[in-house]
Amino acid sequence: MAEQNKNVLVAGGAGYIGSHMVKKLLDEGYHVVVLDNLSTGHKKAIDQRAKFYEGDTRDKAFLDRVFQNEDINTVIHMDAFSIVPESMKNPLKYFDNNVIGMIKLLESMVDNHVPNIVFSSTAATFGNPKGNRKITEKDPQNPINPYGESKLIMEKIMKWVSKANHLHYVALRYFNASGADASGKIGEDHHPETHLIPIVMQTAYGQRKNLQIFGDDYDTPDGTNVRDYIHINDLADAHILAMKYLNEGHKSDSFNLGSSKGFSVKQIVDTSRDVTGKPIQANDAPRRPGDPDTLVADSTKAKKVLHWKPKYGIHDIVKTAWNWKEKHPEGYQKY
Ligand SMILES: NC(=O)c1ccc[n+]([C@@H]2O[C@H](COP(=O)([O-])OP(=O)(O)OC[C@H]3O[C@@H](n4cnc5c(N)ncnc54)[C@H](O)[C@@H]3O)[C@@H](O)[C@H]2O)c1
Ligand SMILES: O=c1ccn([C@@H]2O[C@H](COP(=O)(O)OP(=O)(O)O[C@H]3O[C@H](CO)[C@H](O)[C@H](O)[C@H]3O)[C@@H](O)[C@H]2O)c(=O)[nH]1
Repeated sequence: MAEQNKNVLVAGGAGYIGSHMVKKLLDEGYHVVVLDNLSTGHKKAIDQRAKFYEGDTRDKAFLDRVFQNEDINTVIHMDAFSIVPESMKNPLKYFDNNVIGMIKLLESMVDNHVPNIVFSSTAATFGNPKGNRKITEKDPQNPINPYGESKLIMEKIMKWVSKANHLHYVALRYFNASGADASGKIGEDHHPETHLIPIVMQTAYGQRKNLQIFGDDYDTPDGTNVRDYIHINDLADAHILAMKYLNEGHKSDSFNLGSSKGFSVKQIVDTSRDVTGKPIQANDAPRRPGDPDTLVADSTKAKKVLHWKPKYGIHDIVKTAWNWKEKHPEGYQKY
């Protein structure tokens, strides 16, 4: 790959997935610039080898400065708000940050002739698919929460801007990003934490007395929601393949990224009991608004077209999340 093609901007590089993306890119010899407003991310999560610009994606003048200082070939657009229940309570927060951020970023990319974008989209754009089939890229996208809607709008904006300009994209629709780097140096740390696996880890570690299982009357085998948990380093690999795909001149496209295996909330708790050796108290609680019954990916297209090979299974995911918890029980706070 030409040297210039190795210049990457990770927008949201101080976040959970972004920090893993940055480390992987640097380990593979890319030149990495990070942009983040630290609204949910952590400065300490950013690899020291990367160059960091603190600022907001909705600030076009700031973006122009970054692109004028740095010769960027690909933007990995991970900065967004992404908590389903919060988006149900405060939809405008999501449309403002996510949609305006996308518009400003694309404006600045076009003005500064940055050719490629790899966008973090989500399974939440598919809503609550009927039946228990795995979700392919051809499935209808009908979001049932404002977060998913904001990401679908972002996908559509990106598609139209790409058609009208010299701009190429890959949209990667992740299912449930989870686990941590095996080094134990970076991991998931949100305040408040809402994601299932880190909450299960907090319970195993004794930081919570119990966790709540939100709903046991869904249309799933044990009544609890089924999700497809995919290790963040497998996601990071997919981005590197997507960048190569774009640099080889292939057409803009979208891909679903998951393990293609579904696990219920109860199965995640059971697996975590096995891995940690801790009892992990889980209580039944009412449904959480905005949750679809089942989301499981069909990732055949990413495997075929991008040559993506996810390596981690659910045990590795829980093991690496537990390793991060044991090494940094307070996350980045007492790092
Ligand atoms: N976590 C998942 O399971 C999951 C699944 C599918 C898609 N995604 C998407 O992946 C991306 C990363 O998710 P994450 O779990 O790492 O979230 P995160 O909150 O840990 O990371 C997001 C980062 O973006 C930054 N940010 C947010 N708004 C910004 C703005 N306006 N300007 C500059 N920086 C801003 C935050 O400070 C943070 O560092 C998001 O776009 C999310 O929608 C996540
Ligand atoms: O304390 C908890 C936390 C979660 N859950 C359940 O666990 C499942 C997973 O919930 P998470 O909050 O961990 O993740 P979501 O499925 O809501 O959403 C995640 O995955 C989506 C893609 O599938 C999105 O992209 C989103 O950004 C990301 O947060 C859900 O059924 C939820 O109801 C519980 O039962 N108890």
